[in-house]
Amino acid sequence: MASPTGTEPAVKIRAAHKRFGAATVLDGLHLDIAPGEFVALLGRSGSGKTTLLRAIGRLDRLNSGSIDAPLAIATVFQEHRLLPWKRAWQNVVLGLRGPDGRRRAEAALAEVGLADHADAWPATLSGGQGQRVALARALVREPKLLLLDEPFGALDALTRISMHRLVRKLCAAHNPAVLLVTHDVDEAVTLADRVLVLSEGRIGHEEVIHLPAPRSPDHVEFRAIRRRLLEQLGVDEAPDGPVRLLRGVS
Ligand SMILES: Nc1ncnc2c1ncn2[C@@H]1O[C@H](COP(=O)(O)OP(=O)(O)OP(=O)(O)O)[C@@H](O)[C@H]1O
Repeated sequence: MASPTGTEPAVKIRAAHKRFGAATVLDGLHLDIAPGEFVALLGRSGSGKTTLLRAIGRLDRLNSGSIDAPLAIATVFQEHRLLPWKRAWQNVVLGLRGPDGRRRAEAALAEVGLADHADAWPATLSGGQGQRVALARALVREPKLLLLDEPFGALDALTRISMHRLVRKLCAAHNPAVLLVTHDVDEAVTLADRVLVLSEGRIGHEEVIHLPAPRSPDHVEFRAIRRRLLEQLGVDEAPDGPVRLLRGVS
């Protein structure tokens, strides 16, 4: 599916096929993501979202088709994946060269609101704080593409809302292309420029979101988009509150 901006895409996927044994997971998928564009990917459990992210992140190979993606990719997962024997700041700049690691880490930690946690051990951080450090670690690398694999899935609702604000702020400042995998339909509509639904191995549906900021589920158009997405996902709308797709439903 073409990117709406007409510029050379940051990510260009053509006819992606991926099989595991006899099961076809990606079945001729096309996708462009423009530089700086924020794309959210929804899909039922087992539809291939993580498979697609892993292929884009060069963690796994396609059986056929092609993916052009930048070399500068950073990924944030559902768990923070910090090394427990390194302090927060050391985790942020792990593997980076240069003498001013501490200073760069502190600047990145300040950006995510953790200026005074530079020396903290990962085990002493809350879930939300751990994800903030993971975001700092991703952004200090100035990625052209940020892959977010359900980064807020394990957080409570209030923490998730503050993480949404933070991610919006960070993306405005650093402007990477973003691909967010989420089970949370409202999260997708709140954050993304474009929401895609993965089904039967392809992008089966697309919503371009033009809602003004701050986006709210109280907005009638927000609810209309949510309804269309849920219909595509084959999920009945909950009577109220944010709608998350249950893991294990396929
Ligand atoms: N390494 C693997 N070996 C065999 N099958 C796999 C492997 N990785 C994924 N699969 C299968 O591919 C399909 C897609 O898995 P994937 O994890 O991409 O789905 P998903 O949409 O991310 O699911 P969820 O929303 O539950 O995280 C599933 O049927 C899964 O069992």
